[in-house]
Amino acid sequence: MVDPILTLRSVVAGYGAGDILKGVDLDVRPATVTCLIGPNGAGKSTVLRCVSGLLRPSRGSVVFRDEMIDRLSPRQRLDRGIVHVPQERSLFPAMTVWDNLLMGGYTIRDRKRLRERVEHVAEAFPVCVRRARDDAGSLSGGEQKQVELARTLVLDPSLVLLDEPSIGLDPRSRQQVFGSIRGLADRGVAVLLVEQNARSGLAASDVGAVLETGVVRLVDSGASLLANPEVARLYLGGLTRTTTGET
Ligand SMILES: Nc1ncnc2c1ncn2[C@@H]1O[C@H](COP(=O)(O)OP(=O)(O)OP(=O)(O)O)[C@@H](O)[C@H]1O
Repeated sequence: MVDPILTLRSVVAGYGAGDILKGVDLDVRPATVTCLIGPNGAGKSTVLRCVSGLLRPSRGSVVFRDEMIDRLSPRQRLDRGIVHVPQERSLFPAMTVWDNLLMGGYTIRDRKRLRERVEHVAEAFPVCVRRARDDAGSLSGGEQKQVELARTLVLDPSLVLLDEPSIGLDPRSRQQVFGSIRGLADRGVAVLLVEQNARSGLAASDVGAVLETGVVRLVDSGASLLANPEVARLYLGGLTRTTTGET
């Protein structure tokens, strides 16, 4: 099996009033989608924050490409290829789609290289070309999510952290978003995904991990977790259908 690009070991973290993560162990491998599921408030978003540097664990280690990154700033982690897409919409609504893509490469000083990166990325996301000159705020929620995903690629990341990318989207847009997420992995990017819509998230993932009361209780292939009666009872509305239907 390919070595993990990201390893969390015994990670403990919280926001002051007690620990939320109580010893999280997790591996994420290159060119795969790993989906973190679990009940509300389990700490799924907190795991992503510990990886991108928005939150520092009080104990444990976060290793990215054989380097301990625990003490690095979010910017230093970005420079190493870790991009975090938060749950909230993050495009600048009054700027054009194209300018939003350019903003995604804000650390690239060479204008020509930046333009080439944006053109390259836009090839894989038709909406970025079709709506290039429109204000991002005029796009549908699903289209905006596609632009957000495209924007993450401008910096050519090796790890993308996605927090609830399907939230608030209609079923068709949701399918498109999960298709694009698979596309990231096909390009060699490792994706760590947090998804409330556990059934769709696991169906689009190579690996699933169940986070409960601050620790990872179970790790298996996405397909195996979908077929696991206990997981189905707790997180998939009781059914072990292996479709991408709704929870
Ligand atoms: N900035 C913060 N300050 C204080 N507490 C916070 C903060 N962010 C999150 N929490 C608390 O930490 C716990 C875990 O939150 P987190 O968002 O990581 O959970 P989650 O599993 O992603 O939940 P959900 O599925 O509901 O999004 C929750 O009890 C939440 O209220």
